[in-house]
Amino acid sequence: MSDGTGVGTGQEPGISNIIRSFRYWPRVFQMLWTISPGYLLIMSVINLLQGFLPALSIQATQQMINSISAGHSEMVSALLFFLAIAVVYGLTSTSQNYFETLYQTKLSNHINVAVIEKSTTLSLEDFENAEMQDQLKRVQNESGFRPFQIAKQIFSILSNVISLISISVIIVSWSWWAAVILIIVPAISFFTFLKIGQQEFVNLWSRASKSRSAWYLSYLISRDNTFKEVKLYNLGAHFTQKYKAITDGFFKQDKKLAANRVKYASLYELIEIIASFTVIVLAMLSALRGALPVGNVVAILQSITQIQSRSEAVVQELLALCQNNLYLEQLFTFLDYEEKRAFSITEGEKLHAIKDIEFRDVSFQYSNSDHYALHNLNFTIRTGQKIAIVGHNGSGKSTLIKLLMKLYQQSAGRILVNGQDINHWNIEDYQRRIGVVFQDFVQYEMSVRQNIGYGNIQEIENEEKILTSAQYAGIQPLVQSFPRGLDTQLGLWFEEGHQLSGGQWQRIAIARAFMREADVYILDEPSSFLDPEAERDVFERMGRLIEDRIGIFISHRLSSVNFADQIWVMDQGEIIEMGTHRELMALNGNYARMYRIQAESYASKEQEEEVLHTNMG
Ligand SMILES: Nc1ncnc2c1ncn2[C@@H]1O[C@H](COP(=O)(O)OP(=O)(O)OP(=O)(O)O)[C@@H](O)[C@H]1O
Repeated sequence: MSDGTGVGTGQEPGISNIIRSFRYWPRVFQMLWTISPGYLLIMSVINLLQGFLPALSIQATQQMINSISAGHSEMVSALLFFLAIAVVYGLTSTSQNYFETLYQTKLSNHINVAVIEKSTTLSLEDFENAEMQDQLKRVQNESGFRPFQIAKQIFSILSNVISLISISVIIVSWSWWAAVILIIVPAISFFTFLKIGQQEFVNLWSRASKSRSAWYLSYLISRDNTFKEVKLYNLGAHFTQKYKAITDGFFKQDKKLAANRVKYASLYELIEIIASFTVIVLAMLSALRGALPVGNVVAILQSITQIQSRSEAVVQELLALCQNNLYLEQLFTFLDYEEKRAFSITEGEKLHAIKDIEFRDVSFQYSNSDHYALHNLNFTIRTGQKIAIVGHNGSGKSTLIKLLMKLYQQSAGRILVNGQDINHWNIEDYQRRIGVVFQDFVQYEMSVRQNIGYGNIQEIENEEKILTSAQYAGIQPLVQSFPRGLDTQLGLWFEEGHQLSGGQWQRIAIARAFMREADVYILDEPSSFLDPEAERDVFERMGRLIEDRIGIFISHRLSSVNFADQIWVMDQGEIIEMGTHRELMALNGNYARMYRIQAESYASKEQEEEVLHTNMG
């Protein structure tokens, strides 16, 4: 994730990053301009205008006071001048609010869409990477609104600098060194606060991982699928305590920085008071000597206050600008991130059908793991074959499927599709020709139509196809019993939601897979949700429906898969046995042993039930 800046690499960013981060400005301005050139121009004009208003207002006050002794007509024109400035000020601030609110919404929507778009193009490998998760969290939480803040700060700095220059003219016309004193103190404080600001950024930056943990803890406490266990095991207090420990840690860091900030701020405040007080005393002495009219004295006093507050504002805005720049760096590093894919998914020859898939000496190691999840796999699957994969937990069944779907790139060996290297084909085409029901399939808190139609988004309005897919998955009667048919909302998160059982959700996911005109259908371990009979029904139904395609079934229940043309037994990333149920039983190896254990457990269960039945009878 690195571009050599330190952001996104696990190193902390330094002052040099702040300077380097200004290189993103052309991109920021380009982004700001494309969002709405009109609004941007209007906001520039308003801010420029506002920059001149304080000096004009001081001038007007000076004229008003001096006109008291000058006569009636001077007084009227001074009053009119003062009124005009007040009106312009009122108009510019209300229109500034209006345009800024609209522009901010447009800009943050634009950035959110860009981040979502980027996230959806990441490879599974990248997405599962903890560093990438942190990066995404930082971008989502911290970066999206920064470009607007930068624009606002630049405008504000411009406007304040114009005010400072124009007000300084009033002071300089009386005494140039008084103006120098007033401006130099805040300028010096800038560098101290820059250092503190950078420290604050580093704190926030290094928090991503912990704040992700905090988010996860609050997720565990607040989601319906996790809440049951939290209640049952009485984990609420434990999670709350962990959450509190993280946030208390953040608070301690914040407190330390805030104390540091206050220490320096008080020191600079004191120096500033002394400087401005000296200038005020000198102005009063001039007035006493009769060198300054009263109106001018009032103008100078007002100018001192204005210079103080404006120069402080400029310093604060500059500091915030530097900090925001660092977040920009994260945003653009994320948006520019190039996947670690060793292959392109959009190039390659168009694939019209998958006829066979061959693995030649394929091995695979997860990037965050020190051992191989798959070792030297060799097999060919052809159209019409039904393959069942069985094996203990962690033996590599799901990893094999992910590789077969080209969600990961194998570490060694070759995968061939229709006799050609898989990378020869357009991977999007290839993936489109696979229908899969993952072990942890998604339960979309949306309508039945969306839940099934998402298997083939182009056909989402094709009710006939959706109902046929539902029929294939064995849930058409259920769907038709819903009051609003396909438009019934599923789940509990939204209004009028209809909650399904685990097995019903699974059949919905199977229907989703059937929405595709696929050549390969994969069903990854439905046993968690389906009873043995239902699982066998699902497998056999699917087996019949996809007669002339490839079917891959993963299960822990050996009784469900004995219909398959071939059963593969996996162990520690290898396929250790291959054959039909009969062949494997005759082999009397691992499969036969596992099968007997499971059959015995079913038989003893049956006996127990019989005894229970007789006793109760
Ligand atoms: N994203 C991942 N990152 C690192 N290691 C992983 C990842 N996913 C799986 N593994 C590891 O790879 C090995 C194979 O896991 P896999 O999920 O393929 O097993 P499985 O046979 O499908 O298991 P189960 O029957 O429990 O679903 C395991 O050692 C597992 O810890």
